[in-house]
Amino acid sequence: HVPTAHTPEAAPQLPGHELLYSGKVRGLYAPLDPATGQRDQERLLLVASDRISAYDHVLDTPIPDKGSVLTQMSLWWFDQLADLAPHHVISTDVPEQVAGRAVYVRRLRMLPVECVARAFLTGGGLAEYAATGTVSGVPLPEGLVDGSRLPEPVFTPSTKAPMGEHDQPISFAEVEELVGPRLAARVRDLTVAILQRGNEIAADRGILIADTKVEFGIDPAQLGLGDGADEEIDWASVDPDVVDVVLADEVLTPDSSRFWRASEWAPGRTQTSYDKQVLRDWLTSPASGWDKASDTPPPTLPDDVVELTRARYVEAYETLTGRPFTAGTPA
Ligand SMILES: CCOC(=O)Cn1cc(-c2ncnc(N)c2C#N)cn1
Repeated sequence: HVPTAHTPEAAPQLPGHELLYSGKVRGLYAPLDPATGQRDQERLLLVASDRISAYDHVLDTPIPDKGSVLTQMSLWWFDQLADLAPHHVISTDVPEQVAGRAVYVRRLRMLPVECVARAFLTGGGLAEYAATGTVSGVPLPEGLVDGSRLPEPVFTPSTKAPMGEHDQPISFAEVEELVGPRLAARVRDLTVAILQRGNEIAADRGILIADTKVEFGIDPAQLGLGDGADEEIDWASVDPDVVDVVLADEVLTPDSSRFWRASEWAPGRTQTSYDKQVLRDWLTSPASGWDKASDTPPPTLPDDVVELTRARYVEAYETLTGRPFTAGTPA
């Protein structure tokens, strides 16, 4: 199997589609009506590239099949979580250039909140805890260390920073100001429940999900908006018991979450990343000749690092889902 690497500049041109947003490793497109050339107002195409980021850099070496593995994993999670929340996926019948690594999704109005939950304390949450004894305003027990399991998952939301900037942590009170108390409570409860469920399932497969970021949206029609409308939404007026709060974006992937091997978990030190440790170790080893403190881009990856990293993504998918990974074809 000679994997082909999809190395778009994060987002390739796609016939019949217009690129709307290009993230570090993904792109969001609007399908164009072949007759009129107008954008389809009800669907979007969410495309995952084979690119990988590390230390805030997007590497110039793609990981073959990464986009496909993460897309398939997200689709699997949407099914596992269907009793907790409806999702935005319409179809995996996508253009052959992006087969297996793209999905048509319902076009929603997205809530302006990055919904993060943490089941284990590390990274930015640990830093905040070390300074304040709390995370996102939530008091935590004393004596927690890097990698400590939290008594229960904590909602630690962020703002949606402009492209390329870091999301800023915000308190629950600020989420209430952004989207009103009812939607704030609903997305908090859903985000925590999703991570809780994710860890229940992953634990049986020897995987710990330390934290995750999800995004929610609402169907414009349920907001009384036309499809094309993009006027300001008064989120506080939305009743989550009346509308559907839809789980969108990607869910519980190694790009949106921290995956750790349960067998390697040891609170008190940095945990090894299930998917990115091989990459990180090489980048920070003399072999790479790279200094992550310099603002120079990381070097091209050697073939063995690429293949080992690809194998980690495939292993994570097959371990979690119990299904063999088949490149390029939707599960
Ligand atoms: C470049 C990649 O960035 C993103 O996918 C983040 N994002 C998602 C949307 C979105 N917007 C309307 N409807 C949706 N179903 C979605 C989704 N998913 C916008 N940005």
